[in-house]
Amino acid sequence: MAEQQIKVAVLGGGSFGTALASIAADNGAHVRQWMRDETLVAQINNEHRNGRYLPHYAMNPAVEASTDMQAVLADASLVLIAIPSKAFRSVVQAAKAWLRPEQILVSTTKGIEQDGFLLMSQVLEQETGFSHIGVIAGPNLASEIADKQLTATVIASADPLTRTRVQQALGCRYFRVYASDDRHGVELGGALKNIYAIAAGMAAALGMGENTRSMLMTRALAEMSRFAVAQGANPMTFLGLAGVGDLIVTCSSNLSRNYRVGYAMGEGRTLEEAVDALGQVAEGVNTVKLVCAKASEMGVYMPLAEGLHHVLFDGVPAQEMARTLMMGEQSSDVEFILPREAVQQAHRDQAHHDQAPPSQKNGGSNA
Ligand SMILES: NC(=O)C1=CN([C@@H]2O[C@H](COP(=O)(O)OP(=O)(O)OC[C@H]3O[C@@H](n4cnc5c(N)ncnc54)[C@H](OP(=O)(O)O)[C@@H]3O)[C@@H](O)[C@H]2O)C=CC1
Ligand SMILES: O=C(CO)COP(=O)(O)O
Repeated sequence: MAEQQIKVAVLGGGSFGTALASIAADNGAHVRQWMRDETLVAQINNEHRNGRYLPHYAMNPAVEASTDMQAVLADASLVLIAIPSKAFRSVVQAAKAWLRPEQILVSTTKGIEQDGFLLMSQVLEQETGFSHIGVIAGPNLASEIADKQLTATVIASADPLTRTRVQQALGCRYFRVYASDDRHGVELGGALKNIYAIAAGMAAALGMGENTRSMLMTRALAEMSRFAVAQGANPMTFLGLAGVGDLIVTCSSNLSRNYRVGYAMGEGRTLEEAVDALGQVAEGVNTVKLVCAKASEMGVYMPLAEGLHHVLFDGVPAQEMARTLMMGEQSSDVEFILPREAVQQAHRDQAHHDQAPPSQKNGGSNA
């Protein structure tokens, strides 16, 4: 017996929503995509192209675009929401009247909501109270997916049905979907890496080398996992695609919008000029503000995020910030092995020993 065709609704007409809609259609799903721009809807339906966000991408012609949210959601069993974090809740609120508890709701958005420091799946939970909720995150540059470059992502949900359905709907010869049940960790990974992508773009524009980029990415991973663990996530998630995977791609590629904002600033543009020139969302700009505030409230040490915050919002030159960071207190490499406090304590003990009069020094191991 032929398998029933899965019905997928995508909310959002940007680059990622468009790439995901087309993947699902390539994979045999019946796909409707909602966006608010009528001209774009007409272009997608007539030319099978999203001229604003992915102009060179030949979309699967089976994707039906519409500005009618009710029609898009009516009989969908899987709803993918690809709306920037600033507008996410309002779009979910608009959709609510047509959402049903048996539907699977998946956020693809890598951002944080200011009020309450909520991730998008938490917004979905709050707004709907439904149980089939998940997130997609991973190294997924939309324009590379559009080129059908081999790509992998993670579907994270505590709900096995959500994980399985998304793997069935999106997994295909160029898009591989791995599963995780650490929804919070995966979602935090996607949001946090945007901060470091801005810093990496800046470093590249300032002519910093591969050693520097490697240091930045590795220390970023330490910082991200430290923060995520304090938030209840599993640190092992950061070894996966939504952690180190997404960090590598966005800290290395000019296709990342966050990286491009950092690069433009490294070339001397202001934050405002860099964001205006982009014309799309760079979630990291807002995320760094929210994360620094949260880290300070929770007492989590995040020198890179704080350094970037000073550069973006306090006018501190990036090179001066890099110098300050390099001269900060020496620390532990992998703090899940050697705790940072142990390194600090050893420094304090040594300083104490060095200052003691010669008669009190044992002359042995500390010499
Ligand atoms: N692009 C990528 O490579 C990837 C992106 N993501 C994440 O996906 C999320 C969405 O990004 P992406 O598709 O790239 O974003 P884009 O900036 O490409 O597009 C944003 C889309 O959201 C719509 N939108 C914005 N505000 C509203 C609103 N108030 N009401 C209705 N629609 C609105 C825009 O509509 P309009 O054109 O009318 O303004 C547009 O369709 C981001 O959080 C990003 O982090 C994740 C992985 C990869
Ligand atoms: O998250 C992304 C790739 O995984 C996209 O990054 P940008 O939002 O920086 O373009």
